[in-house]
Amino acid sequence: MSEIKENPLKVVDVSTIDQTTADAILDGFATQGFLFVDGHDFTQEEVDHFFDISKDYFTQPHSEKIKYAIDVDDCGYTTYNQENLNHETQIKGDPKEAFNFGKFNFLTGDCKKEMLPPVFAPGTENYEFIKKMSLKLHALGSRILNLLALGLQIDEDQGGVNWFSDRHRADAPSMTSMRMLHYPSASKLDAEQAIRAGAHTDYGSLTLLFQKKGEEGLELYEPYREQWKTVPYIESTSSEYNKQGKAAPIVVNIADQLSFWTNQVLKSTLHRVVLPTDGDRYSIVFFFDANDDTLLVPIPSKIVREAGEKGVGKGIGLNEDGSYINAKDYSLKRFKETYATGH
Ligand SMILES: O=C(O)CCC(=O)C(=O)O
Ligand SMILES: [Fe+2]
Repeated sequence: MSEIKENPLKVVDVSTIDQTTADAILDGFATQGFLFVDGHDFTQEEVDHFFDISKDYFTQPHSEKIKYAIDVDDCGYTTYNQENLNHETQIKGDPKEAFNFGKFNFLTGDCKKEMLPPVFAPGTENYEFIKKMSLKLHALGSRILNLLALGLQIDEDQGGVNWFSDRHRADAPSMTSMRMLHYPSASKLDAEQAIRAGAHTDYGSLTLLFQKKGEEGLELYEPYREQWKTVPYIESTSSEYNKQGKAAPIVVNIADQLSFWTNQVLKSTLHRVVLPTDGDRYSIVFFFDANDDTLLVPIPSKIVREAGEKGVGKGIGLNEDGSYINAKDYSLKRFKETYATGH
């Protein structure tokens, strides 16, 4: 019998938007900064297909992949050791490769086309599938943001439940990206490479993550216990969802911008990916960012104001001159620090 890993995270069913669900979401994000979302509308077939496409892509020769290397818009391929998520402790970059889709138009699902290799190019079934997945991820991310707005009791006269989604509009540009990741097995790495992705926080608003059964390795840091905890792969406990062929619950975490924006009521938790004894890991991540020009000024919510009055989060998310930073500039700043080669 395989070992059953304890799940340290809340599982929240987001199929209904109501106060109870909103409070559960807020609680998970205000304590651990991570939770599992169930009651989404991804099928297991879709998620399996997504991973099949990803594997086919990474199986190509290196010479093919680097033809579409990452560009100034953060679209394209990044190779092994190119990205270093923790400069303080890691000398070499992360032993992983990735492909980023970016510059999305979420009215249509289109992304920047120039950086797409033939396997993903417009006109292919893959391109249409990726469009569909990015629209569904945008919709799920927006739903979670609406629940968060309800949980935070954002002032009605300021937009209430729609406050966040008005700043993650489908028709306005953002740094949102969708990323396929591949971490090769330990046997292919140098012995000193013990970490797959260095400890870091994410840059945007929310991160949504698909992982595969048997390929765990993601860990989050619990500061109050000074402990790293495994984020396991879990199945839905709803027999109804399983009967309907729904995919397993999706990992969702708060990133820096939402934390700044809420005087740190929402926690942007440190996380990393560790190396098991063997086996590859594939993950697919949606980094959901606010529209480019959104200023990260504390949001109009009683809960956030009260945290601010206690001095929580004071001085974070500011430019050097003390003005509030906008969503795009913050992400760009973090990208610059992350890429060992700089771009
Ligand atoms: O692959 C994973 O599970 C997580 C990757 C991650 O945290 C990131 O790319 O920001
Ligand atoms: Fe991350």
